[in-house]
This record gives sequence, structure tokens and C-alpha cells, in this order.
Amino acid sequence: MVKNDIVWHDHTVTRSDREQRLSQRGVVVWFTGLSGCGKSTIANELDRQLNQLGRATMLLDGDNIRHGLCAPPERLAEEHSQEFAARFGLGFGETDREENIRRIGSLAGLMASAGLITLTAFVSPYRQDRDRVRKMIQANRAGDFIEVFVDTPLAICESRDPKGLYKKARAGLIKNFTGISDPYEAPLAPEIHLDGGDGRSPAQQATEVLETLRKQGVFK
Ligand SMILES: Nc1ncnc2c1ncn2[C@@H]1O[C@H](COP(=O)(O)OS(=O)(=O)O)[C@@H](OP(=O)(O)O)[C@H]1O
Ligand SMILES: Nc1ncnc2c1ncn2[C@@H]1O[C@H](COP(=O)(O)OP(=O)(O)O)[C@@H](O)[C@H]1O
Repeated sequence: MVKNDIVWHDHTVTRSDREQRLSQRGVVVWFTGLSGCGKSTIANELDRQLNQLGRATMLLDGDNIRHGLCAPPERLAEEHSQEFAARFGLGFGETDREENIRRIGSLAGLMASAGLITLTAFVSPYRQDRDRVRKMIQANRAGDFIEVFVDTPLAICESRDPKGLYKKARAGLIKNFTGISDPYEAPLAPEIHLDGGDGRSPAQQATEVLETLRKQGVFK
């Protein structure tokens, strides 16, 4: 235990109160995989399917979160000093990704404690970063971190290239690009392993995740 003057404060409305009201368990469903593997599309479709069933959810997505909570230095410099932007802005180096995943993991944990089925879609290429989030979430309750590996071969991701980033990375215009000039450490034991190149639609893959959540008692 780190010694400091910050003390945890318990609230009157408990997590259990919130979950009972929503008739569901607050969990974190963590999508991971290469850029272009289908994380956002499948997570977005899962969000739609869960909402259609009346479930309370939140979707945290890499590109969106990097507009605010985890903005790059150039964006922060529009409103803050250069020193502030350099200190708190995040890029794609290994330590910046570590902090990105730490912030998102903390946020996802808070949302799960509000009883929400919290879906996250981040490349999150480093096993240690994902496992830290897993440990933090599971410390509160086992089974609340559900890792979904969207396992799409690099060649398929690169052929999709919806944002033209692989092309730029191959041309050396983007540094530290996952799968090209930076590593991707595949999960060793994900709760759900989707084969992104199996020809199924994102909707079918989302339904597989939804049925697993139902079987695990996240909702009835
Ligand atoms: N260097 C590099 N490597 C990987 N991805 C890059 C990079 N530069 C920009 N992008 C775009 O940013 C999205 C990944 O952001 P994440 O926050 O998910 O990344 S990470 O989890 O911190 O690794 C990622 O989004 P997705 O394509 O949706 O995965 C890319 O669009
Ligand atoms: N199961 C799938 N089958 C075919 N194409 C897919 C599938 N999932 C995603 N795609 C397509 O792949 C591209 C990249 O998907 P996206 O969800 O943006 O990936 P990521 O969030 O992992 O970067 C999109 O054009 C999307 O329509």
C-alpha cells in the first residue's frame, strides 16, 4: 500500500444498488487487435444490439478518446501551455500507450462500477498494459474483465486500410505503427477469440460476444 494523504471515500449508493436497478452486472468488455481488425465496428454493433435489448452501455473508442481524455500534445497546446501539452499529451510510443491504457482502464472501471456494460475498442498492443487493467478490474470482482481478441491477419487489415494509415506507415510517414514498425502482443488467454478473417459479418461476431455475456450472467 502506497502511503499518502488520499483516503478512499465510500458512497451511500452502492454499486450493487446501481446494478440491481439496471438488472445487469457492470463489466468491461475489452476489444483488442490491430488497426483495421474490426474492433470499432464489432463493438459498435454489440452496443447497438445490447441497447436494442434495453441494456445500459457505454462505448469507449480509441479515435474518440484521443480527441479528449487522451489527446495528443498538438491538440492540448491549443488550450494549454507547451509545457503542459508536452507533459500530458499522448502519442504512440510505448510509455504513451501505457498511460493511454491506464487512463482508459481507470475510466472503464468507473463506468463498470456505475453498472454499465462498458465496451472499449483500443489497439492496446502491450500484454502488460492490458493485464494491469484486468488485475485492477478483477480485484473488485472476478469475471468483470472480458477480453475480446479480434484476430484479423495483418494482410487483411492492411488491405482494408480505411484511413490510409498502413499506406503511410509503409511509406515511413507514421512512426511506431502497430504491426508495421511497432509490436502487437496477442492475448494468451482471451475470454473471447474472434477470427476476424472468417468471413462472418460484424453483426454475427457481435452476437457471439452478446451470447457469451448472457451466458456469463452479465444480463438475463
Ligand atoms: N502509430 C500508430 N499505431 C497504431 N494506431 C495509430 C497510430 N497512429 C495513429 N493511429 C490511429 O490511432 C488509433 C489507435 O489508438 P489507440 O488509442 O487505440 O492505441 S493504443 O491502444 O494506445 O495502442 C488507431 O485506430 P484504429 O484503426 O481504430 O485501431 C489508428 O487509427
Ligand atoms: N467482420 C468483418 N468483416 C468484414 N469487414 C469488416 C469486419 N469488421 C470490420 N470490417 C471492416 O474493416 C474496416 C476496419 O474496421 P474498424 O472497425 O474500423 O477496425 P478497428 O477499429 O479495429 O481499426 C472497416 O471498413 C469495417 O467495415
